[in-house]
Amino acid sequence: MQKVITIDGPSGSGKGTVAKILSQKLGWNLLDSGALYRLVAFGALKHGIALDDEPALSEFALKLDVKFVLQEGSELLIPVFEGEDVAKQIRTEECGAAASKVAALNPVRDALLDRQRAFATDAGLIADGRDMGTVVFPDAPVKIYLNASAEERAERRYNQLKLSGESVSIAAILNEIRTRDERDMNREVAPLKPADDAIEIDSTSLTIDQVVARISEALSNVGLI
Ligand SMILES: Nc1ncnc2c1ncn2[C@@H]1O[C@H](COP(=O)(O)OP(=O)(O)O)[C@@H](O)[C@H]1O
Ligand SMILES: Nc1ccn([C@H]2C[C@H](O)[C@@H](COP(=O)(O)OP(=O)(O)O)O2)c(=O)n1
Repeated sequence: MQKVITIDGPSGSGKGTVAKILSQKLGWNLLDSGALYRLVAFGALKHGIALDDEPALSEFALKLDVKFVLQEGSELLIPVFEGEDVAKQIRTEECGAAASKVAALNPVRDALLDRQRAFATDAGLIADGRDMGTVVFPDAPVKIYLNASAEERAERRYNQLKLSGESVSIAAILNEIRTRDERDMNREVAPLKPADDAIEIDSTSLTIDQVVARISEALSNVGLI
């Protein structure tokens, strides 16, 4: 059986957080596919490539110069893009919105496909994104679709951005989340939706530990742990 768990869902549902915990707990690889789309957007803004220039963006995505390196003293993977640690810069709401735009372009998605699949090794993989279970790893034995109300997700994101020193209003974040949901769910290629065989978890009133416990139970049910 392929040792792959996919976790898809909208912004702020908790995918990244639980994916990180599970990867540390199980010792499996972690794929933060959203970071790849954020890096394409970040690089496009840096190099003056228009966010709708399909040929230039897909060529850029194919050659994306990024390494994920383990931060000293912690178990965090840091994206080193064109030689620079950009972990913080790609996390802004501006970069998330730009990522959602470039992610709607099929040639960009195609260009990132092999790079994402290469994360699946014998070591096992937790893959976090929007189309992990539907497109990138359709044979994964455990697929999770993690959701939460837009209001709860906005509040989580607000607290997260406040901690990292970004000054934003909760109303602006809710608006941004709704716009991004709409774009990610209604695009023609690889729209955000649960895979037919996904287990849906609504985390609105669950703690992080409760979500991790539910996913662990699903892994144990199929004999993966
Ligand atoms: N079940 C939960 N309850 C409360 N806060 C949560 C929960 N899951 C995640 N969070 C918090 O919400 C924020 C967004 O989570 P994150 O994992 O980045 O979401 P995503 O990767 O789906 O965008 C983080 O600050 C995280 O600590
Ligand atoms: N597998 C993926 C991952 C992300 N994307 C796009 C759509 C998202 O709005 C952006 C940013 O994704 P990311 O997971 O980093 O965003 P959040 O942390 O959930 O806010 O990238 C995608 O289309 N497919």
